[in-house]
Parts: sequence; structure tokens; C-alpha cells
Amino acid sequence: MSRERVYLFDTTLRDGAQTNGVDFSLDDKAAVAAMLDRLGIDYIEGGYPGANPQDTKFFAEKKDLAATFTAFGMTKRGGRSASNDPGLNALLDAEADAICFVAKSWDYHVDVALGISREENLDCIRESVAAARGRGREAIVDCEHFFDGFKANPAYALACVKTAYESGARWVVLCDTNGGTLPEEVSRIVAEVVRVVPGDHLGIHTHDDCGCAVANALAAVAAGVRQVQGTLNGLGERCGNANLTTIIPALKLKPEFAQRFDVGVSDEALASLTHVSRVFDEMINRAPNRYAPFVGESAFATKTGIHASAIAKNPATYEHVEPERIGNRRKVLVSDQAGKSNVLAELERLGLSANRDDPRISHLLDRIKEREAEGYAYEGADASFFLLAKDVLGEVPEFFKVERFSVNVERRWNAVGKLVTVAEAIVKVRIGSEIFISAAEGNGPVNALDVALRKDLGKYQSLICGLELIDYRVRIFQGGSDAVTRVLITSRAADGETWTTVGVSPNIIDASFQALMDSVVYQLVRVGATA
Ligand SMILES: CC(=O)SCCNC(=O)CCNC(=O)[C@H](O)C(C)(C)COP(=O)(O)OP(=O)(O)OC[C@H]1O[C@@H](n2cnc3c(N)ncnc32)[C@H](O)[C@@H]1OP(=O)(O)O
Ligand SMILES: CC(=O)C(=O)O
Repeated sequence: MSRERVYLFDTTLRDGAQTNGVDFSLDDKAAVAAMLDRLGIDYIEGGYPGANPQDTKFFAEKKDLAATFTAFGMTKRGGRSASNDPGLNALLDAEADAICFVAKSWDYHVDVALGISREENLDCIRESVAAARGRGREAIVDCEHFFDGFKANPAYALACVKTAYESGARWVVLCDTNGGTLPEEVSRIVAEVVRVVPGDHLGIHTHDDCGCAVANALAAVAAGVRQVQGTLNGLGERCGNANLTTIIPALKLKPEFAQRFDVGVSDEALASLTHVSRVFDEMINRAPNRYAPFVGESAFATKTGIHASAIAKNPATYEHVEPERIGNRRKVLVSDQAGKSNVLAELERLGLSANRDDPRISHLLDRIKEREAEGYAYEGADASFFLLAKDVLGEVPEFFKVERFSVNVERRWNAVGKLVTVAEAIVKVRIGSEIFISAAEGNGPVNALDVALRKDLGKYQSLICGLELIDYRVRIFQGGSDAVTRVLITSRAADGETWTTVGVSPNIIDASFQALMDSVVYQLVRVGATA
């Protein structure tokens, strides 16, 4: 069977910009476009020139991209000529290789939203495509509400598609604008459209309102379309668009697609996809979705003993694709659902070697399960797990001993008559035969304790220099008959390495102190300190 090309069209900077809470600066737009270009995306839709000054500016200069840089905008308005339509002219003046027109293809929208005759809407499509072609641009027509339109009036929806194609549009894109269509309907309707317009001139644009955007896009490819629109991490209006970080691996790695189609994303670029997805979230200040298919942190994580045991024998037992192909990694988590295989896998990852028959491994597993029953959670606290494992293996020196600590929180009027809350902590530490007592103020009790603990650790002080607390999370839950507090602290060392530690106690200060202690001890172990 000869291979066919499927083209990837990214609309992160246009439909993605329609996401509630997302705003791209001009620099963001340039950075995202460059990232998409490196990935091998065929079309990059940069925005809507003429709609706002920023998008107009983004299209003011020609872009140095391998991808087809695309401007988006609506077809000319009814009741005026193409040359007399300022919106259309802003599109034609934009420095873009292609223009993607959004056109009405649902008769109901033509009647209600445009209020023009159906024939006039076809003229708007025809004349807009002709104008774009006349200015040397590739023309693309997004048929808005195509699936709803087809269900209501198939003849008219098809007339819009046909008009666009016959006017010279390179691509006619079938849009599930309201996101209400299901995969079976997409397959059935696309099969009808490919009888009218060849599939290598058809695209698909789906929204996720039914949780089917990716499934619908893939169903459309299977049914014959050869251009897929989507966004990075599924950004987009309302519930989002089809997620390209799912579609790309599906097209490249799932045999039903990979055996038939080529895409512009190379294997090397595919291996950068997890990184691209995370960098993009970082840019828009959003926490990455750890459960995202292929690229999420949990996409290849396993918690249970039975799975971990089989994965140790052959990862294919519980993985549908190899995580490395998308630049992700396998994670075997240690928790109360774990067996020895999880523990051994995690020890190996942490560079701690142990034998499956070593009785200390069973002891470690028992300790983990006991501690998780008390409220500890090691899945997200890699450094505390490392210390617990090393402790059971007899490898953590006693660097120092905390003889006592105290914290005082006081609300008082300060010297300029302002009501302030201040926290003070004192920590008494023994190192060998020496005693160190440090006091510190902080903006809260945990901060004060943190500063006091790290203020003077004698001979270890230079080794913890630059260590900082960068995240602090608290969860209160019922453990046995009492409320228990779990604190997770993420720390960063001067060399940039980060780690997370956990503390548990009915008392939030005590739980925080345990997590702080683990963080300091982890740093000392990490840099090879000796007692
Ligand atoms: C499905 C989608 O995601 S489509 C993309 C939607 N994205 C955007 O709208 C973002 C950018 N949009 C904008 O900044 C503005 O809407 C603009 C600049 C484009 C237009 O602004 P305005 O001129 O103030 O019009 P407004 O936004 O109120 O309404 C849109 C007008 O375009 C008309 N229109 C909508 N789609 C089309 C179309 N495909 N062809 C022709 N006219 C259209 C509407 O009927 C309406 O006309 P009316 O003013 O006569 O009622
Ligand atoms: C064009 C577009 O964004 C849509 O129809 O959803």
C-alpha cells in the first residue's frame, strides 16, 4: 500500500488564544511559532490580523519558518465587494503564506448570524478564496459548524464545501465548532464528503465538548481527510481543541495510522514532544496535566505491584508504546499498592543496588506500607523515599541531632503602629559533641523554622548554602481516629536540582519540620557529606 501524507495544522496561536485565561504576548507568539516549526508542524496559524493590534503586528513582517505561516479571518461580509471589505483587506495585507477563512456552512447560521441569503454566503466564500489566490496566498476554508450543518441540511453544507474547493481552496476544513459530534457521526459524514471533494483537500477541526476531539480527528483521518487541525496541550475555545500532543504520537506510533501515513514530525522531533508540551505549559503559566496521554507525568507511571513485576520482566506487558519515543519516561511508584518489584525498580533508578532476596527489601516494603498507613505518601516525595530506603539499607549517617525546637507566633503592633504577625523559631542542634543554637524570624512559623534550622549547621553549613524552599503543600485528612497533616516540601539546591520531602503528624509544625529535616539530610547525602 502506498503511503500518504497527513498534514498537521496548528491553531494554538489562534483558537488556543480563545482559551479562557490564556493571553499570548508578541514574544510568546514568536517563541511558540518557533517551537512548532522545530517540531515539524506543516501549518502554523498565527492569529487574526486586523482583529487586534497585536495580531496585526505579528503579521507585519514575513516569518522565517519552514511551516506555512497562516493568517485567520472571516470571509468577506455580505452586501459589499471583497475589495471594499476592510476585514478581508487586513488579511490580504498580512505577511502570511496562507489565509484560512472561517465560512458559514450551516444554513441556520447563515439565516440567523449573518442574515444574508444562502446564495450570497456561497458568493462570500467564492470571492474571498479568489481574493486570497489573487494575492498569491494559499487559501484554506474552515467550514464552521460543518457537522451540525450537514445534519440539518446536507445539500447546503456540501454546497459550501464544494464552492470553496472549486474556487481554488487548497484545503476545505470540516469543523465541529460546537464540539457536539461523536466519532461514529464523523466517520459517516466524512465518508459522504470525500465523494464530493478529494480527501487530500479536506481537513478536520474538532472541539472537545464531548471529550471526543482527538477521537473525532482520528476518525476523520481514517475516513479520508488529510489535514488535521489541533493545538498544543489541547488549548482552545471552551473545552479546547483536539490535542496535537495526543494526535501526533497516535499518527506516528499506532500501527493503523503509522503503516499508512507520513507526517512532517520526525522520530527525533517526536522524542522532544514531552519537553515541548511542558515548556508550553510553563510559558502560559499552567500546571502540566500529569494525566495527559503520551506526555503526562503519569502516562507511563505504574503504582501496583502486579504491574511493576511484569514491567520488570518486559515493559511491553503494561505499556501501549515505549515512553522514550515521545521523550517521556517510565515511572514505577512506591506506595501501599507496591510490591518488591516496585521497590527494586525505584532503588535502581535512584542508584541504590539491592538484591530481590535481600531481607532488607521486604523490611523496606513493610516500612513503606506502615508509614503510608500513617499518612506518608512517597509517590511524590522522592527524596524522603530515598532516605527511608538508605536508612533501611543502613547507609544514612547521623549528621546531626535536633535536641529541641520551638516556634512562637505573635500578633502585635509594631513601632509605626501597624498590626503585624511575626514568627520566631529557635532550633538546638547537636553535631558530635558540639551544640548549636540558632534563632530566626520568618514570615510564618515554617519559614522561621526553616531559616533557624539552616542558620548554623557547623561543619555542614557550607554544604547547605543556597538550599531554598520553593514549594510547600499541606493536606489534612483523617488517619485512624485523628486528623493528620501531611506536608510536602520541594527544595532547590544551588546547582538547580530539586527534590520533594514529606512529613506527617497531627501537628502541622511537626509535619513541616520533618519534611525540612529530610530536605537538609538529603542535601548532605547527595553531596557526599560524612558524619
Ligand atoms: C469558530 C471560531 O472560533 S471563529 C473565530 C472567532 N474568533 C474571533 O472572533 C476573534 C477575533 N474577532 C474579533 O476581534 C472581532 O469579532 C472582529 C474584529 C473580527 C469583528 O468585530 P466586529 O466588526 O465588531 O463584529 P462582531 O465581532 O460584533 O460580530 C461579527 C460580525 O461578523 C459577521 N460574521 C461572522 N462570521 C462571518 C463569516 N464567516 N463571514 C462573514 N461575516 C461573518 C457576523 O455576522 C457579525 O456581523 P454583524 O456585525 O453584521 O452582526
Ligand atoms: C474555525 C473554528 O475555530 C471552528 O469552527 O471551531
